[in-house]
Amino acid sequence: MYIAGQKEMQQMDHYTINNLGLPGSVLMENAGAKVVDEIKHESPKQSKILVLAGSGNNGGDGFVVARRLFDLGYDVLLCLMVNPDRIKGDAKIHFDVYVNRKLPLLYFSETSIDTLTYKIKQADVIVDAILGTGLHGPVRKPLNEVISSVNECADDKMIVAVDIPSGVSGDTGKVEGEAIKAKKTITFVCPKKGFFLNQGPEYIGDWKAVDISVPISNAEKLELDLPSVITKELVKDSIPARPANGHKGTFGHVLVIGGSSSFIGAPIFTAKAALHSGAGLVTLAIPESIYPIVASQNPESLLMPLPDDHGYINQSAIDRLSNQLETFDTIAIGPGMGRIPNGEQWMASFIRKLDNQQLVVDADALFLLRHHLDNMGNLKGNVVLTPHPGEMARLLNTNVQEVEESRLDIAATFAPKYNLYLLLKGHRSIISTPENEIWINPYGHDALSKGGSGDVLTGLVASLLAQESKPQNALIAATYLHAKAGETQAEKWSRHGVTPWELITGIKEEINRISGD
Ligand SMILES: NC(=O)C1=CN([C@@H]2O[C@H](COP(=O)(O)OP(=O)(O)OC[C@H]3O[C@@H](n4cnc5c(N)ncnc54)[C@H](OP(=O)(O)O)[C@@H]3O)[C@@H](O)[C@H]2O)[C@@H](O)CC1
Ligand SMILES: Nc1ncnc2c1ncn2[C@@H]1O[C@H](COP(=O)(O)OP(=O)(O)O)[C@@H](O)[C@H]1O
Ligand SMILES: [K+]
Repeated sequence: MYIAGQKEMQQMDHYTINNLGLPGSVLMENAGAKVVDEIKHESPKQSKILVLAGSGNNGGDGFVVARRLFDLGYDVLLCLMVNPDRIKGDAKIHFDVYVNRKLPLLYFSETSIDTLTYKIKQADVIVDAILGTGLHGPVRKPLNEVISSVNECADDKMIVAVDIPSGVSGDTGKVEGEAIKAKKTITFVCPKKGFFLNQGPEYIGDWKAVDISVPISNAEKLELDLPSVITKELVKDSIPARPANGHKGTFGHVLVIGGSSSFIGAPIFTAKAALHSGAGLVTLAIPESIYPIVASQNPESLLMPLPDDHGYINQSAIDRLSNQLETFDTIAIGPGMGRIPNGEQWMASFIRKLDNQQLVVDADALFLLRHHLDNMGNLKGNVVLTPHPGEMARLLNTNVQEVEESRLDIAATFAPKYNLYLLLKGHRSIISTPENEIWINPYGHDALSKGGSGDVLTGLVASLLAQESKPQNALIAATYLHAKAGETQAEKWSRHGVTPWELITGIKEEINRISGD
């Protein structure tokens, strides 16, 4: 499923209207009808419904919603937020129908914010059709006051946003002033970029994209380069096939390089996640001083103790590793490794030893790699970087806030620039490829916000790569499985209680679920 911004939505709408010949007023009728379909499933017939409509086409959708809800027998009131002479085009057609039918209508210009607040309090359902993708700048007075009134009374109400919550930018997800905190957003054609960026996720509630007869194939006709959202169906096709007559060699050999005296658990989580998600063999290369603990915790992996300096992997570990590197399909480097002494030099030597192994770089290995990015695209094997926003900021020599504000642009630029695959982690993780394909993961929540979650993800990515997934497929599947595991394990153990161990269990349950569907 594609994700579009404001301009791309306009282009797709215009193409439907001008090239395919379907009038905008029909699209608006379809849009309103689809919103009503959703509301009627969730709202009993006696519900009081207040529809707040603005001056643009989003308001136009609101007129259709109010009329159709009235015809279904709901107790509906439409409140027009602007002067009626500002309504134009398709919205005017539907406004006139509403007025001609003498349906319940309140003009905000003829009432006060107190009266409207009273109506807001009385309603069971509030439909937000104030502003859609045409928003520019912070919501102006008095609409901002109405929005804050709605948010203040929201606790016991269903707040349904039409297309996008008013005040949220469809392009960036930024909220510059007030914005509706929706419980549900019914969006047209495809989700908007802003759903997954900046503050957007805090405002959209549950979202659903509905068809309004704007064909999604318009995106291809218009040669729009749109990101996609990760869906279960996509993941199903991304999980590597598993021939019943396979043997451990069939399913790849993952090498995990990491660990230090302060971070013993991290490489263990990575190795376990790789094994529990189907890798045939996993070797764990760790500093020899932590070997006994790692060995006792991890009998299912092969172990490679590496020469050690005060609890960190040391320079001569390169020789020990390079004798055996050809054995491995995929190498995950970084979890728990720490800032090893002379680490940058170590990293440069390590990269020179690689042949066609695929490489997943995480945690402190990203830090050590930051001055060698230009070389990564020349490696024979695929390279995947999995930074969290802090690590991304260090790679770009910037700060976390700047990364978070421009996640999508950063992902889109970085992967093609360095000819590698990027998984920019966070509340809505973004995957980008050297060919500038982009996917956003809509799943996962704070159950994953715990040390070790990322280590598990690294192991899962490496495992799927070793099982011969294409890198983008491995990243799509891993990101989804990891996030869904967080969600389903939180149902059992609470969002507070999920640890990397539960995540690993959750991932294999998720693989089972998705393979069985
Ligand atoms: N295109 C189609 O065929 C279809 C489109 N559809 C629907 O159209 C929506 C997009 O419609 P749109 O482009 O008319 O913009 P919309 O979001 O209604 O807002 C524009 C109005 O808001 C105002 N305004 C802006 N910023 C403001 C601010 N900060 N504070 C206060 N006011 C502000 C602005 O006023 P201005 O600032 O220009 O004076 C203007 O009056 C889309 O989300 C979907 O719901 C569906 O019906 C399917 C078919
Ligand atoms: N609130 C959240 N919503 C969704 N995903 C989250 C959230 N918090 C953390 N995550 C995910 O958890 C993982 C944390 O990774 P990272 O910060 O590298 O952890 P660590 O280095 O401790 O293992 C990432 O995949 C990230 O996307
Ligand atoms: K809206």
